[in-house]
Amino acid sequence: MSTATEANFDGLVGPTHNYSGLSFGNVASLSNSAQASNPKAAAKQGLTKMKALADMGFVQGVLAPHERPHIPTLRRLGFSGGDAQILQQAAKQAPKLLAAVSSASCMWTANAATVSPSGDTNDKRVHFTPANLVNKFHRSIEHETTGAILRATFNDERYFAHHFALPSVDQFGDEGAANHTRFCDGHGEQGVEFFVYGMEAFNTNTPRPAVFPARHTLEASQAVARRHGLSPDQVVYAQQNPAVIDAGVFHNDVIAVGHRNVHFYHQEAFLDTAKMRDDLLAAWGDRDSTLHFIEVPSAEVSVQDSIQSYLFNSQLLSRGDNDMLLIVPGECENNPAVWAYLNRLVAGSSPINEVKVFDLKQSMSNGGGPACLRLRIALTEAERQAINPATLINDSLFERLNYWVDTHYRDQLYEKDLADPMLLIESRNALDELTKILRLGNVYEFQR
Ligand SMILES: NCCC[C@H](NC(=O)CCC(=O)O)C(=O)O
Repeated sequence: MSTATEANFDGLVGPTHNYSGLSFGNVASLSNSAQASNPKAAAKQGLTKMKALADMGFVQGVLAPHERPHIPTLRRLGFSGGDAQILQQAAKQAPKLLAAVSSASCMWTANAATVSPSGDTNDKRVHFTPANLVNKFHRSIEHETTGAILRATFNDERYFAHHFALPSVDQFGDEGAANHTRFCDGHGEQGVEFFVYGMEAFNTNTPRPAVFPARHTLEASQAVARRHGLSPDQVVYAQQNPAVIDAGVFHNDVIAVGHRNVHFYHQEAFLDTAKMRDDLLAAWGDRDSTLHFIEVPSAEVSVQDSIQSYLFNSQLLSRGDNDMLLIVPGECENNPAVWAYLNRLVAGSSPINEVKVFDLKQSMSNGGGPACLRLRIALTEAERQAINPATLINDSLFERLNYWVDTHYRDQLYEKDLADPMLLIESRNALDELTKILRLGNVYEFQR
């Protein structure tokens, strides 16, 4: 029980990483549209973060990218002929569609799924529900392959239960773990699962954002909690403040992060902050440790600075009881208000004692920070032993993957390059080799 850990599974950035401005409501995605991207640098920035966590002793895994451009989706939408012909027709008739089926967005594995650890579920297995990501077309095509990769990574039915995504309609809009946090004493013990939603779908008399979409509904979270077999008194729901969604907080993990007994969030993150705290404290009850609320006041860090710096899209990691480390993106260091706040935070009496900065600029330019890039999975020792070991980062896998990136990736990509049939061939060759490195089997359509 006490040897349970929290593993982080990061998405490996795929060879088609580019800036297409696909995410209405995500400020970085819209403002960097049409810039050149660097897929090679993007993949290496991600690998460097993974390696650093593995070196610090954390369990660090990797989730493979998806096949892009996704030819099966283009065929479904009426394009026909050989692959090169399909790419050419799509580029001419529907360039935004081609960009959408070429996005490397599966790198943000915080959106891959919602995971409930065995300490919380009634059958004592770890449950996974891939997120349907229905609000954005380019992301709505991820969940099938995500499910296949999760099954190939956590491939022992005695320990792991895999569900299909929720129905792909707005009413069940599900963005996965970006809107889900688990509070607990020890990772193997019963925890409190905290689901944050943007709106209620079926009760239209409730508050909702006016400018940008609420991607995630209460009804989706309730369905996930039911399927995972969670105890209702250990589940808390909270609504995001619609005003911050309208300011660009498209996922709650842009304005709050939780880990073990710490909830670190912005004053304006929730519609009803007092209720959020009361509900969490009620579910927390009488545990060994205290549940800490670290509320960042608007007077110290504005919502705008939070969005620009991604202060809350950080990774909170435990080094021991009441001793945590915060992994933040370089943008935090460059924002004076945020950097001053972080310096006060680590000098103060909260469990957060150190800040480490990582350069994740390639992903940040599409609105993805350190926390977006990882999916957390709390595991008992027996469950950890049951994971596909070829997906866990160590010195040799790190070197192998860096070499693999050097071999297959370009260092510059514009939207117009997505129509290049060579890019498709390069990507498929890369992914085919990757499934062998990570021992995933044939998870892609082009392999079947
Ligand atoms: N958790 C972070 C997710 C970021 C992601 N961005 C994107 O898909 C941008 C892709 C582009 O614009 O090329 C999104 O908005 O879902």
